Amino acid sequence: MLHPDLDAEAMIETAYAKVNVALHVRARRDDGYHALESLFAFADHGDRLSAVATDDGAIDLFIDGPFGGALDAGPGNLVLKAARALQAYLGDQRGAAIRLTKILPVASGIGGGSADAAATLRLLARLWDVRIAAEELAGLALDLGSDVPACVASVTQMVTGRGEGLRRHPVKGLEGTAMLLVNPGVGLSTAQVFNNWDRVDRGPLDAASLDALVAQGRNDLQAPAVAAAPVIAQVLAALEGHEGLRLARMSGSGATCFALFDSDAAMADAAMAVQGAHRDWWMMETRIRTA
Ligand SMILES: C[C@@](CO)(OP(=O)(O)O)[C@H](O)COP(=O)(O)OP(=O)(O)OC[C@H]1O[C@@H](n2ccc(N)nc2=O)[C@H](O)[C@@H]1O
Ligand SMILES: Nc1ncnc2c1ncn2[C@@H]1O[C@H](COP(=O)(O)OP(=O)(O)O)[C@@H](O)[C@H]1O
Repeated sequence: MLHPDLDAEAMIETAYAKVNVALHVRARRDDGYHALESLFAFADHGDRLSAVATDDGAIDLFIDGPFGGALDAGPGNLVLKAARALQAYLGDQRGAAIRLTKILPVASGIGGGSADAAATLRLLARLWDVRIAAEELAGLALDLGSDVPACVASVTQMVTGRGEGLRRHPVKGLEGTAMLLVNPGVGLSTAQVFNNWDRVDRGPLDAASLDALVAQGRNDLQAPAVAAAPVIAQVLAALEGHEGLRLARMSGSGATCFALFDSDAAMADAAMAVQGAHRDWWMMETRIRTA
């Protein structure tokens, strides 16, 4: 049952989908995490979060939306974890009733959970009217997941380390670009895909231009993800060859792939063709977010 007040005067945030335009895995670290170099960009669309403040100190979460059924609202949900982390940091008992409308597929390489966690931090900071220093917020975010710090600002960034090294990095010709997201409906475990990386360092990422990202950029997790879910190769093949296609690549640890196009019309044509041939694949027509 939805909180009765939730739609009336709720504050709203979008949890923007993330794509790794390129993702170079450079080393396995002693702590088990991997040292990355990745250009993160964000879609203009994502999950929707809304919240109203309550005065009983409780955090209540209601989930709906097309992928809502794939998630439960228990303590493992990243929205609840983010809300409780912020409550603990503030050391007081402000409460909230939060509604998550899950639009993005779960465990799919586009950071749905990470984006939800970051959007929850932004939303509750606004709702509770608190200011948090950038470094403090980054620390809270990293405790929630490696991708969460980048999702806090949700702008194009060079991300290094496990996900804690962030540098705003606009790329000429990238922001505003038409982008199609395609997911074939298989969920992949991020930890397992990293574990199956062959530990070969294929070199640094040159993110100086879109041309370099297209020509020399890679996703080093693509091969281990395809090995676990061969349908990803079919997604990439289905995206190739369309007029106006600039780049087709897998995002994160998969299985979602993204395709960048020269124009909205080229994207729409490709989307129609791919959806026509694969009616059960999830797709989203969007564009790269400009901050
Ligand atoms: C691969 C990436 C690329 O952006 O994205 P997704 O596929 O999740 O979208 C991220 O590095 C995922 O970040 P995130 O999903 O937040 O991962 P976490 O919860 O921190 O970690 C999940 C598991 O992934 C592995 N992991 C994660 C990040 C990293 N730099 N090295 C790792 O080895 C670890 O095994 C860890 O236990
Ligand atoms: N609000 C949430 N949305 C999505 N996944 C969540 C959420 N809370 C917890 N999770 C869990 O986090 C894991 C990774 O989710 P997600 O961030 O969507 O993955 P990815 O970054 O690979 O797309 C999933 O196994 C999922 O069960």
